[in-house]
Amino acid sequence: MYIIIVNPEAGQKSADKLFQKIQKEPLFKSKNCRSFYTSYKGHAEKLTRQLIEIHKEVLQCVIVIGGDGTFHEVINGLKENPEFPVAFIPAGSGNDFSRGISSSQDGVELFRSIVVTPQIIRVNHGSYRLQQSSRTGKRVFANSIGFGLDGKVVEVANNPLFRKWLRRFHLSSFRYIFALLKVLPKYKPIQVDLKIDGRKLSLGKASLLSITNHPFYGKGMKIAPGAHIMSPRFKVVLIKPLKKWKLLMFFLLVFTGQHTKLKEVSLMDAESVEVFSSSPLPYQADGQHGATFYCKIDKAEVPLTVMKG
Ligand SMILES: Nc1ncnc2c1ncn2[C@@H]1O[C@H](COP(=O)(O)OP(=O)(O)OP(=O)(O)O)[C@@H](O)[C@H]1O
Repeated sequence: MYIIIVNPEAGQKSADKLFQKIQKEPLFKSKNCRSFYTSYKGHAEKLTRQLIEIHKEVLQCVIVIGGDGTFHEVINGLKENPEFPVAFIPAGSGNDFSRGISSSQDGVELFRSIVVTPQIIRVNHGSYRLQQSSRTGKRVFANSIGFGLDGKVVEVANNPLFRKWLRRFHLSSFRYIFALLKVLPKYKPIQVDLKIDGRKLSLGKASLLSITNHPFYGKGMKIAPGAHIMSPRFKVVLIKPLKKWKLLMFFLLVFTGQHTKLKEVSLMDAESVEVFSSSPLPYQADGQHGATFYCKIDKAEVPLTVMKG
């Protein structure tokens, strides 16, 4: 049996259109696939937790049809059963996880491969904890966690009114670019203190700090060239304050990975990162935003079992 979790809103409803095609595929019935639509933010996580408890013995894989945000929720729903196989059929607007695992197929073809001839990989994803003293409350992320500018950009990009406005003018594909242009004029660099593998770093101010499992970010920007999803270490990308025009240049260069040539950009390897801030720091994890004073990031204890095409 396979469980398929569909976010009908992902990718301006393209996830729903794709699911309609997959549902017509004879394998959908013969492989005993059961589907569930998400109805609100956080629903995919809740559904995954409940369905795994009920069907654990007969379930082969949880398949996600949606974007990175839906995948983020599903892998967090698997936290109690971290060895359980999961698959991602990209249908969102970003789909960076798909690039991160070098998936060569998509759509119905990918569905067929997952249920007939899956390739199984173990992915070293990340975990993060937002409160210094809390032992619980660990969450996981598939792509990256970022602080500063990208936290703010994602906050704007996720705003329902902003999304609605872009949809009305058929500009949803440029959601992050418009959000960046909106945030940039008023953006002030952040003051963060960092510990990398237990060593304190004095950084002063930074525009952006990103801890990534694989190179891709915000619809294929190659923010961390050299990062690999199977690696036990993260790439830490730190961007010192840049003049506004240089920041725009950065966003042009980042699609090819050439931004690392700018003197304000540095890349480090790390197994564990701690972030401290004296004021609420905007952050994003797989495109889900928030604000925090503290965050501890490690590789997850149990790698994610991913079925891909
Ligand atoms: N029925 C629903 N209505 C509105 N929002 C939903 C619904 N189901 C899930 N969501 C929320 O939609 C948000 C966006 O989903 P998702 O990230 O999968 O798609 P996307 O934004 O199009 O793609 P990407 O993250 O790859 O850019 C998630 O935060 C998720 O919690």
